[in-house]
Amino acid sequence: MRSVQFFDTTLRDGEQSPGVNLSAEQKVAIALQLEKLGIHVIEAGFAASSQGDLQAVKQVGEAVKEPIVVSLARAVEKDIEAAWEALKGAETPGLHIFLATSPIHREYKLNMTQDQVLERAEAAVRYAKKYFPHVEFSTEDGGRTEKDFLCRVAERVIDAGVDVLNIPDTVGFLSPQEYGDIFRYLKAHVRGIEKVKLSAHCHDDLGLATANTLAAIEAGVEQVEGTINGIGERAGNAALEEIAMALATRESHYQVGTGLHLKEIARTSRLVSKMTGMFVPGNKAVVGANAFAHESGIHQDGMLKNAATYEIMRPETVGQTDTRLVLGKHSGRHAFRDKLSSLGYSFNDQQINQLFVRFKEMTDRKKTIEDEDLVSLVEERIGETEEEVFTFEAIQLAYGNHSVPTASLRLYDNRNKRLLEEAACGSGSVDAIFKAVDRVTGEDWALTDYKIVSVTHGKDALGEVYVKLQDGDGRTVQGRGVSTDVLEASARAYVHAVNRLVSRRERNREATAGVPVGS
Ligand SMILES: CC(=O)SCCNC(=O)CCNC(=O)[C@H](O)C(C)(C)COP(=O)(O)OP(=O)(O)OC[C@H]1O[C@@H](n2cnc3c(N)ncnc32)[C@H](O)[C@@H]1OP(=O)(O)O
Ligand SMILES: CC(C)C(=O)C(=O)O
Repeated sequence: MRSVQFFDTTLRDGEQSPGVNLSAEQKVAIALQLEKLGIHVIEAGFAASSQGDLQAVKQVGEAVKEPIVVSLARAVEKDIEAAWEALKGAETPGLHIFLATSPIHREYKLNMTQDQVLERAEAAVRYAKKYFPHVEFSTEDGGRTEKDFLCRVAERVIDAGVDVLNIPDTVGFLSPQEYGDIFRYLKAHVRGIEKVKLSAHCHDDLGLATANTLAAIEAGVEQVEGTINGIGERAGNAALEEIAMALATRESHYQVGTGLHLKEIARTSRLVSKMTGMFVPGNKAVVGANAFAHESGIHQDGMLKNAATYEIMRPETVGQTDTRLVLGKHSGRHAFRDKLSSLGYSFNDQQINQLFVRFKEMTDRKKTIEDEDLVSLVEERIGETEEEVFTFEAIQLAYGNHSVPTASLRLYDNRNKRLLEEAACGSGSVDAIFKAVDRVTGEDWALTDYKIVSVTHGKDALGEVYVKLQDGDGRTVQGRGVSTDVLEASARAYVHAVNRLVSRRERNREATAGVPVGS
């Protein structure tokens, strides 16, 4: 199997993302992590751009041992000298010279003829080779350069002794087919092309950077360039983690090895995100928070039966924490039961069905369902030995600061199998609700305590209501209700307590009736 080497430019092209400015210490920290990932070439910066960057490139060059460390340089002697100043003490110094070759760049930016470009390119490589053992040359905007002229530039820098020839799609303009064709063309037409490594460098202006890089690999390049998390100028560069995982996941298709330590991908991504302040979108391939998260019931069911149904790679391969089955409005019973069992609860089918109805009601009102929400929901029913005499069905409230609060309530009477409806007014909404329950149940229960607690945070947090009720015989029970709405939670708590009182009272009566008189 042939291998492709990875050239990381997070510290140079990645740093060209607007708003990103890495200190020398940050560059060193990222470079050391890139070394752990197994990156072969690290572009540490552009030494001629400032004294600060020269120092940063120098520190990276001294810190890493294995990868080649390069600085970018224009095709001018003073840039090459600045790069040498930075890297002369490095273990493995390298230089990356670039010069634009496309008609638009030649005419408007450089104001150079084709011949001047050829001469400058050759002279720069010859000058660089006096200092650096490893020199790469990039034909900036090579993707929009006339193919024949590109071949002439290639021959001139090869003759000058360049080691790597990079053809960048600087403005992310080409299709994968077109980009691959450039390398096929160079291989077929450039004298001495076998002496150099060909390299691909893609930008993501049309969202094609990864696809184009893979097309270049299929066309035979031996080096690919990009950044971690795909950061970079404008829409960014090709994301190295995507290319690495495409090659690893589709190994039988590409037949290319990378030698990267894939388990370091997630850690590298987090470090780059933290140090650059560029957040990784949740849906970002490979490293996004949702890359291994499954929300919908049918997917979750498939995942529980066999992860390969919906995951083409495992999160642990890239050092991501485990697959997440996110419970939400699209989840089904399989994932719901699995989540409850991971929280330590086990229920029979009937209980799961009842809890699932409550769970779905919750998902209609709450965006994210946290573990605490589920625990709260489940514990509403847990340890429940009393029969559910009345099931809470619905509540409607009328409230205004100039009118009397009114509650209409619907309960289901499980013993007589019928719906019961009542309305009542109160001094406040909670009072109206409780009075409505009293009416439906036909008793006047004494409320001795009432408490509201918030289960989770945020505006859609679950409210938990606790009530204490006493019946005429002095029997006291506690009731608990949970909902995103505290008034509904109050109704549920009150009905819960009523159920307990009614069933306990009846159990007591039955027990007393069974005891012989005088005993
Ligand atoms: C595709 C890429 O990502 S290329 C890398 C882009 N990165 C950067 O530009 C970041 C670092 N850059 C800088 O700090 C500054 O631009 C510097 C220090 C390099 C140069 O600054 P200045 O001397 O003020 O020049 P400025 O940036 O305004 O203009 C660039 C000059 O370099 C010339 N130039 C551009 N590319 C090259 C090249 N590859 N080789 C030789 N000259 C070049 C331009 O034609 C222009 O020359 P002019 O002044 O004769 O018109
Ligand atoms: C310097 C070169 C390789 C570059 O960044 C580009 O062309 O995008």
